Amino acid sequence: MDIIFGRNKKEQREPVRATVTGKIPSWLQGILLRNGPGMHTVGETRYNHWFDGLALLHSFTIRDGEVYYRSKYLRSDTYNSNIEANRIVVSEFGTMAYPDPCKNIFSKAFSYLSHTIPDFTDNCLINIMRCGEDFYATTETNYIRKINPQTLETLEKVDYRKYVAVNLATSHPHYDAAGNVLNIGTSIVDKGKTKYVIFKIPATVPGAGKKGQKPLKHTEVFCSITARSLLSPSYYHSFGITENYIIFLEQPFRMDILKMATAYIRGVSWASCLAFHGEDKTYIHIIDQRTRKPMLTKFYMDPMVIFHHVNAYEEDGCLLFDVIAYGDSSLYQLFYLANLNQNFKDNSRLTSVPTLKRFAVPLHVDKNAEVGSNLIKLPSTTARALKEKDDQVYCQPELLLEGLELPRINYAHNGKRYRYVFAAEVQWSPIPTKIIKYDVLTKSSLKWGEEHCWPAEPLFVPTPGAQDEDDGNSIVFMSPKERLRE
Ligand SMILES: CC1=C(/C=C/C(C)=C/C=C/C(C)=C/C=O)C(C)(C)CCC1
Ligand SMILES: [Fe+2]
Repeated sequence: MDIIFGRNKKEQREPVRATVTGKIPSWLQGILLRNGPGMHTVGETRYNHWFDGLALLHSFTIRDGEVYYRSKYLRSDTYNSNIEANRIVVSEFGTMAYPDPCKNIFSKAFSYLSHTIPDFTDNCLINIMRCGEDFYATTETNYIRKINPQTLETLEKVDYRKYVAVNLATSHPHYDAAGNVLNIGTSIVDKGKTKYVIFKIPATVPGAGKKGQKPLKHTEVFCSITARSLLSPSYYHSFGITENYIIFLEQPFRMDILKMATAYIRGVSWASCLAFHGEDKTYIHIIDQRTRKPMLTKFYMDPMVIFHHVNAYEEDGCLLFDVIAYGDSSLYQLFYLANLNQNFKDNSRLTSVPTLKRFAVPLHVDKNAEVGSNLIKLPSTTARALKEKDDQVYCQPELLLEGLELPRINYAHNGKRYRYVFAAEVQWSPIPTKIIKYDVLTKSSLKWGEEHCWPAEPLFVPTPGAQDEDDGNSIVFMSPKERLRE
């Protein structure tokens, strides 16, 4: 079998009209923006990991039942330096790279603070974030790149650190009804105190439109949480939100800062500085949005790895949150291109299946409750929260469904009671073949798949004026399977 994941894609700069089978509803109009790795080799050099590839932006313009597709590589500084040198000169998640010895573009690459934190990549390949009227390509470092959503042109490079002290930030921010952005990042070097910082970027600012009046300039710190281990903060990819609370899971999948500080000299990748500590716990931080303070009770759950929060909501004095959980960090291992391209079948088996789990946290813990008692009395879930001594509460999930990833919901229900999860079906292999609509109430699912089709993350678009949560359409970006099988 030939290369499956690691093939370089050509840009489609001029919009090309797609063949539409079936009928696209007339109300479905707009631009669907997608992002992801597109170039995996530069000159003779090759990235090691699928999450390293140079960002390729895609757009699907849907108008009057027709679809036009175009794509363009993000002209990040990383992209430009690599292309100019005709080799990979900027390090990514799974590939440590060294600048061209003749042109030391990284002479200032290392800034010495309390630890050595190298300058990270601006290869923003993971997601697209909307910030007021602006769109940004994002990754998980301190850099985001503004893009033109119409032309996919790359615009300015924004360093989060100019506005808020974070070295890393998620690619999955939340948005409130007014479009304000809420995100979380990790501050590694701020006076030696490693902390998680929740920050808010307003959708609009006074004098918007005037030169220099950017929402980002008005970024404010919402709350910060000191990391349990200053030298090994948790890695996280998303977080949860309800009407009044924020849920942050400090999982035992951690980054070793000392290892990161010496990675460059040792010639190892950032990925090698991340490790899952199966002997540890996952701490649940609940932040009250009204007081901007974390709850004092120490909630925890078993060690696990969570990339995607699905949704969360409040019900009768409890906070419920649904996540896709793994028993280990094998997902990252699996996306090494060497694993994906050789003996694909043997190498691409996840050692733990992504599972939709529901957790329940009591918002008021009765100090006098008996040790060992279950504090969750909700008839709607079997999730438990067991009172322990020293104000600790151990949360055990309800297992909802196995074998799904890339979850999306009708975002109008974000933080509120909801019924439907739209996701890609993945069992032991990372290649999804179907999309699922899962009903968390009846616990039943509907599946859709077609031969020779490989779906990406499904996005739910509600019908204008919809009453029902599932009144709308799911849009999925498909790759013909033959391309994968060549
Ligand atoms: C470059 C870089 C990083 C990149 C992480 C990436 C690119 C993660 C992608 C995750 C995805 C796509 C998860 C899906 O579930 C780190 C480790 C944050 C920190 C060091 C520098
Ligand atoms: Fe994600």
